[in-house]
Amino acid sequence: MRRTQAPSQCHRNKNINAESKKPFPEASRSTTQLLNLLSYESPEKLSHVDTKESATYPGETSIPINTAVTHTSIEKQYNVVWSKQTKKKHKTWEGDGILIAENDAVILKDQSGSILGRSSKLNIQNLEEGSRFLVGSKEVEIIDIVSRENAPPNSSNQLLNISTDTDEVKSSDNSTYCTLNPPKRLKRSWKNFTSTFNSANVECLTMPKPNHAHQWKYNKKQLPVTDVHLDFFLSKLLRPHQKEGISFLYSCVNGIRDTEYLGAILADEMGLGKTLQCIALVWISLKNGPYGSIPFVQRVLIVTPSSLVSNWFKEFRQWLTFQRLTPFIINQKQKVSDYAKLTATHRPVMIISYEMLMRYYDDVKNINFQLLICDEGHRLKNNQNRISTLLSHLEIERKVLLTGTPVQNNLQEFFALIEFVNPGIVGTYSEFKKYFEVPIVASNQPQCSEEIKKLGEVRSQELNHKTNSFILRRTQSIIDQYLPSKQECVIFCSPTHFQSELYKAVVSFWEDSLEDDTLKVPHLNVITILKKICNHPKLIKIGKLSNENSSMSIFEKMLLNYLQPVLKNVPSITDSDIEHSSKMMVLDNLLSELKAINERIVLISYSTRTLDLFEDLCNRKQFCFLRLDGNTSVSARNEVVEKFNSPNSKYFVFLLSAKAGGVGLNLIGASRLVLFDLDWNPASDLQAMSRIWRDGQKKNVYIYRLLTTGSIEEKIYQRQISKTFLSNAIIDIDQNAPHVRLSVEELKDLFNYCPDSKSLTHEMLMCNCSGDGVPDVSIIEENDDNERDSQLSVMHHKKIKNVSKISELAEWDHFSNPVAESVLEELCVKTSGEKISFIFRNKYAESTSFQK
Ligand SMILES: Nc1ncnc2c1ncn2[C@@H]1O[C@H](COP(=O)(O)OP(=O)(O)OP(=O)(O)O)[C@@H](O)[C@H]1O
Ligand SMILES: [Mg+2]
Repeated sequence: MRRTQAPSQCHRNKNINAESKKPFPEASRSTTQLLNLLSYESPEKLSHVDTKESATYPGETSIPINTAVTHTSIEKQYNVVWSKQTKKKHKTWEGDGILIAENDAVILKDQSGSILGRSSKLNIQNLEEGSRFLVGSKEVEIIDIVSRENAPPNSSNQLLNISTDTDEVKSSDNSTYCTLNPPKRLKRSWKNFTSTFNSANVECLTMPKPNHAHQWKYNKKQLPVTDVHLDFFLSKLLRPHQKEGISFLYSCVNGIRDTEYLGAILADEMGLGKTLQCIALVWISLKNGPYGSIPFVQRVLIVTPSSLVSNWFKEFRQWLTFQRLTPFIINQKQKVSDYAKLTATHRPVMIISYEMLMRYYDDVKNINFQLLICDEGHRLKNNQNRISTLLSHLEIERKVLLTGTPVQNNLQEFFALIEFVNPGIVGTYSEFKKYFEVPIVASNQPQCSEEIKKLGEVRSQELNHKTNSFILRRTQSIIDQYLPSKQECVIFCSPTHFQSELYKAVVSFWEDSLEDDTLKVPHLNVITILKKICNHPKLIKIGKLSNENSSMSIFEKMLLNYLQPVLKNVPSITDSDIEHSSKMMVLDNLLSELKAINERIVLISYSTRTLDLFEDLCNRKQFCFLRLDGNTSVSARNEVVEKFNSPNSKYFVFLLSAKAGGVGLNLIGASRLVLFDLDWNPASDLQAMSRIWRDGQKKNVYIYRLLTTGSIEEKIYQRQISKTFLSNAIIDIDQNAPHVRLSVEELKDLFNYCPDSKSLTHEMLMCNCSGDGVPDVSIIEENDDNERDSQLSVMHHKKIKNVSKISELAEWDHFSNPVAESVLEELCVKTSGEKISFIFRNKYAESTSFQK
């Protein structure tokens, strides 16, 4: 018995069929219109229609619905792409669809629910991602499986219980399963794709709607206001904070939060998936818009550090799959001029490194991009540098700046980031300085009056309020539930006798130079030499110094005089002499202990010469390793990362230059990480240390930070955690050239060497603990009272877990030499007990909901 379809439903589907033949954006518009119509019907009503009534489509004959079919009788559903069967070499997929497999039969449906084909000859057990086969006259490829729990509650009924096209039913008998010799991957235009599920699906993420002011400004043609949804295939994968982030970014770049300004800063802490949030924003922006479903964006420019270009490409592939969108990467082979020749329809997204952008700027500026995404955008904190200037001159209004470590203590840099995304939103710099910066900075001075303090707080809140509309920051705690446990420890390594002697000689050389006007010793050189001695004395090129030659600078010749007595006792130092460096010895032991338990490790240093030493060590110990530094080509970077992260990787060690790859990389192949030296800028260290405790990590994570006891390394570390230490120092970290301007007194403090201390940092806490692991509670309370958080709270962030002030370090477990065996064993440093003078340790317990 045949039934006729309900008129409203018939009308809806007529729209789809007529519209789907049209090129984009009409095709997409019709889909959204359909979505809107559907959204007026409650899910209950839809399922009622679906199960009890039949539907007829234009050109179809209605047949009775099998009312016995229920949601529970469906075995599996798959998201698929489909096209007509053809022998053409280059053909394109025609659209997204859904394949419903049930009792050895499959039904292929398009987005609207129209049946495109059936087959009863497939072995549904064999269906998997990438399977290619025929259903009726349509060629189909499986994109992914829709798990039952992810399937929208009404989707299966809705898709299943509608009428079928009798022709298609007949052709289903001709279906063939062609896994043996699959044809080449079909090309397709990304725009043909539409939502996998309709808006009646509760799981779809719906974007905020524009208000009247927005419509007045942006909807001049008075098109219908349409709902904008993020496709289910993506929204089902997102964490809740990512959904919130996408809505936020969408409303910023479309002027829904503020019609005047279209920029946003996503300042989520490291590892929260800023890349995925942007990919979703890109996808939604290219496909849809709030008026008549017409997108505001046709082309997107993504600028990223060179080490992350391939990572972005990989993430696009992972989250969208290339059937949907293949971004165009600029590299040695693919030029910007090549991209310019491609239509936005086929390649709407271009990914380029900051360096390449500077090189090919003229070509880039001629391309009409409507959305700019700058990854690791903190590098734009100086608006005078070339890259910031070039990027601000691109005529792209919609801008998203991503940074895990926004500038928190320098309001001028903060201004630069704001000015980049939303020029003028906080006035000119001189206005900003007068109104915000001066009072806020003044209120952070320890001895400021109550009045100044109050004014600073008010202005700080006002700035917060102003920036909240376009800056979003969430802390790592938000993804704790998806991560295993983490232990972070700072290990203080007692310097070797040779290190101590060299160190003292260099310091006295500097002290003597203060007395002698003819001797001008640049203190930066002294800092560099002392840091090298801490890593390994070999790094100061002792060989070169001791074989005096004419190419030596006056500085080196003078230094040699001071070092000579020490060097006399050590005739030569070879690469294998790790016993001259305490940190190297601890590292050596750590590697052996980890190898024994089969845990892999990332070793990070700011110095490539130190990476060379690690390499020598690995070679001697016959450890398989990979290395990523500034010399690794952009194209090879992803390859090394993937090789390391692959589940059966043979590589035990990953050597990483903090400068070349400290940001953005995911190195979840390792469960251990050593930061061997440190930077003046705590944010750089934080970036480097965040490479392994990220989504996808299944093992418990250990982060080790090695410091040479009593040395300049401790002083730098203290500066990182205490804003009062060296408070008057102005430290400009300008890319690779730090300029440290310090008074003589501050320099004396910096160079003051205390090798006999177990930990100067612990002494600084004035902690009464016996070093047995239990922190002294009284000091924690006292510190909390006395020490105001000197971070300028211009971001609305919650308490950061990483140590950003002394009182937080006081809360960590601390152990002084001799450290308990059990602790050493747990940290895999039991063979280094004697060399370790002190350990601070912090444990972040795994969430009870985390599943390995
Ligand atoms: N919803 C998710 N489900 C599973 N994995 C996810 C999800 N979101 C992100 N990830 C994964 O988490 C890892 C970290 O994401 P991503 O690199 O985007 O972080 P980030 O915020 O950019 O951090 P950083 O500031 O260090 O660059 C990536 O491997 C990414 O694929
Ligand atoms: Mg990132």
